[in-house]
Amino acid sequence: MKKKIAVLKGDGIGPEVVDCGIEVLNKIEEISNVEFEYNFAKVGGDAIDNYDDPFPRETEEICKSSDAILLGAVGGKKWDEIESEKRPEKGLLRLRKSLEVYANLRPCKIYDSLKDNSPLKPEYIKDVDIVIVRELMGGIYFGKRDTLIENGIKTAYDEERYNEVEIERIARYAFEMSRLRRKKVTLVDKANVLDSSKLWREVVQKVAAEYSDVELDFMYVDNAAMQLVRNPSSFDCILTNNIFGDILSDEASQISGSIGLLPSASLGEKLGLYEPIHGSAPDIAGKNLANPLATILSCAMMLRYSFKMEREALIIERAVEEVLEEGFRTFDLDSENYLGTKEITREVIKRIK
Ligand SMILES: NC(=O)C1=CN([C@@H]2O[C@H](COP(=O)(O)OP(=O)(O)OC[C@H]3O[C@@H](n4cnc5c(N)ncnc54)[C@H](O)[C@@H]3O)[C@@H](O)[C@H]2O)C=CC1
Ligand SMILES: CC(C)CC(=O)C(=O)O
Ligand SMILES: [Mg+2]
Repeated sequence: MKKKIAVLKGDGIGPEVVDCGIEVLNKIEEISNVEFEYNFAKVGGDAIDNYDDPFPRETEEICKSSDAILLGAVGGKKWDEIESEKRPEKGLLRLRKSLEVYANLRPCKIYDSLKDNSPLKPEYIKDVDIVIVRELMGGIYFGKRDTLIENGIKTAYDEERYNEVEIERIARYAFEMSRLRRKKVTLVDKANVLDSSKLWREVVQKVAAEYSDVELDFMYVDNAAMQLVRNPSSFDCILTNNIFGDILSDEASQISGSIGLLPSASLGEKLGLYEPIHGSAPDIAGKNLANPLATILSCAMMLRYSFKMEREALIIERAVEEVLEEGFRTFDLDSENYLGTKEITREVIKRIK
């Protein structure tokens, strides 16, 4: 079986962590009946430097002729002054839109071996196993925006807009996902003030009627931000919009111990895009300090969702768990006693059999 993977390393720590992901996939080739063909393409600042465009047509074509896409991260100070529409991050948004990946799954669990480091109350982190189901193709990141002068005052706005179709398809995704888990969906919104959130509640309630076996509850996002650190075990599937999912997933990463541990899969009806939830971390780029486990776990999600290789996905996830159980740490988890990006990847690979 041959699988084509488009590889978009991006900026900052993107290339370092993606290289680790590829090494792990190479190891999977050795223990499995699969062959990966990597097709490299540029995105973000890297693409701006080469094509004057953060998401060039060539990259789009390479992605669309592949079976799955692996991405690092984009952005960095070098490109911060570029006008809004041409920034690296807009390249990533265009990529997601072009691939029509509307469902961004961001699982967050707490590893037994990292519980001792947690600042959270021990009784509340016994069984943290959450998946954030974030809408990825709509909302404020894609809404109408403008910067203008109003009565001599500079003004800017970004519009949060959703329609029923967009909400219904992500809601279905969350309910289906919850059936594979603990059958609980929490819709996180701000329906006490936002009309867009009110529409989310209306549509999600309609969809819920078809899933009577799944418990549905509602929570305002400010409360959800608090409950995530107060009592994270109370969540199963968090269903939410683009911006709330973005913010809450970074917050949730601290339950696990580091943003360097959280993977993601972005799915739709066609191709899957796999990337760690973190950004390009310019502060640690090029120093062999980045935690590659989020990217490695994203590769496991690729095997699970795009290639239906559940056994191999579990092997990678188990290898990561073992590395942590055996006390190996990256700089973000223990700044005194740590392995580098490449070295911890070697430890993971040793345990893939
Ligand atoms: N998906 C993407 O490509 C994203 C891109 N960005 C972009 O990345 C750049 C930096 O943004 P920040 O807000 O600083 O977010 P960030 O996620 O890059 O970094 C936040 C903090 O977490 C640390 N961190 C992130 N990933 C890590 C890893 N794998 N191992 C260890 N530590 C890690 C960083 O060192 C930093 O202290 C910006 O240009 C931003 O726009 C931000 C978020 C997502
Ligand atoms: C361009 C941003 C929306 C990327 C980001 O922060 C994310 O998807 O987590
Ligand atoms: Mg984010």
